[in-house]
Amino acid sequence: MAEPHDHENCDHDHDGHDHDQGGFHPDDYASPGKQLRLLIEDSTIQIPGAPNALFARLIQRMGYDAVYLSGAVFSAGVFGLPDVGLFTLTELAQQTTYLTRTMTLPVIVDADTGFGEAMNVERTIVELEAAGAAAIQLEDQVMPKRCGHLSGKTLVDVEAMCAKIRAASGARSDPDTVIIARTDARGVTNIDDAIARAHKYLAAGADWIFPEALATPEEFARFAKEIEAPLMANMTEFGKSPLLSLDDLAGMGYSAVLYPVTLLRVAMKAAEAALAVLATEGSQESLLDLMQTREELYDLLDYQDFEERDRAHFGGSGN
Ligand SMILES: C[C@](O)(C(=O)O)[C@H](CC(=O)O)C(=O)O
Repeated sequence: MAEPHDHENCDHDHDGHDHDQGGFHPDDYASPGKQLRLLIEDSTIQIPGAPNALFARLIQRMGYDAVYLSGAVFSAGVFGLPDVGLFTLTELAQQTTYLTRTMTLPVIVDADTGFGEAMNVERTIVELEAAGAAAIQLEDQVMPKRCGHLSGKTLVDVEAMCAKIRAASGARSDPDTVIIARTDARGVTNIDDAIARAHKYLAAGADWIFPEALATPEEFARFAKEIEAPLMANMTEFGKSPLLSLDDLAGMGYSAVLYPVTLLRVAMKAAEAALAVLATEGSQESLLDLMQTREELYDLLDYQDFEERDRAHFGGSGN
């Protein structure tokens, strides 16, 4: 992870180019997928899940390299629903657009089981790529899917998942859009099956592999040793996997590390505590130091930019 971005030095235009670098050069353009592929060439990247566009802006401001659109966080945070595959492709594409319009980091989109069979997956890729996704993740569970860290999951046949992956890689309009195949096999059959499936998913055209719910550090190490492809580790809390450090996972050879629900969990606990204080104290005074200030919020939103544009070009008077 880079240092938190200095706001003054982070003045990107719509294409993610720095204004102070002499304008747009066609050769500079890297698609979202290409940006993501380049990032993991340099180092192992940390990818927090963004509950909404404002969090995505904060993730960028704090110097992270990419954002995760988590199905669990989207289900819970936007709809108040469990992560069992209840939102639609249209809703997910809309959320992807909210994230990709508000900041320039590549977004990895959790498309769960792909919204149907292989034919449906083609449409899923078209819609999510059009919404600006850098990577699209598909998993090998049957519907209704479960959180990867719960028991009671069921896998689809390897061939059915391979067909989805072939459909996904064929449906991309940008060959750099990253197709991530997640296997839930470790929690259903065993680690050998997870490794065997990963080999088949790569042969079917997956670019990265996401081994879900590995149970020990040794399993993480073994998976990385046996699979020669970029790997994404899921460091979700309170699940079946140990919480390994970035250094440990980088040392094993993982390319990306997900923290899908971390920000939602922290924000929810903070909200719960704040609601209790408000009720018992009858005032929010004692919470002020814990709050993002008005100034900080406006800074994150580039509020002043909007006012300046309004004043300069649209006849607004500002405040
Ligand atoms: C990665 C995941 O699919 C997600 O939706 O973010 C979840 C995260 C979680 O529920 O902790 C998962 O199944 O691991």
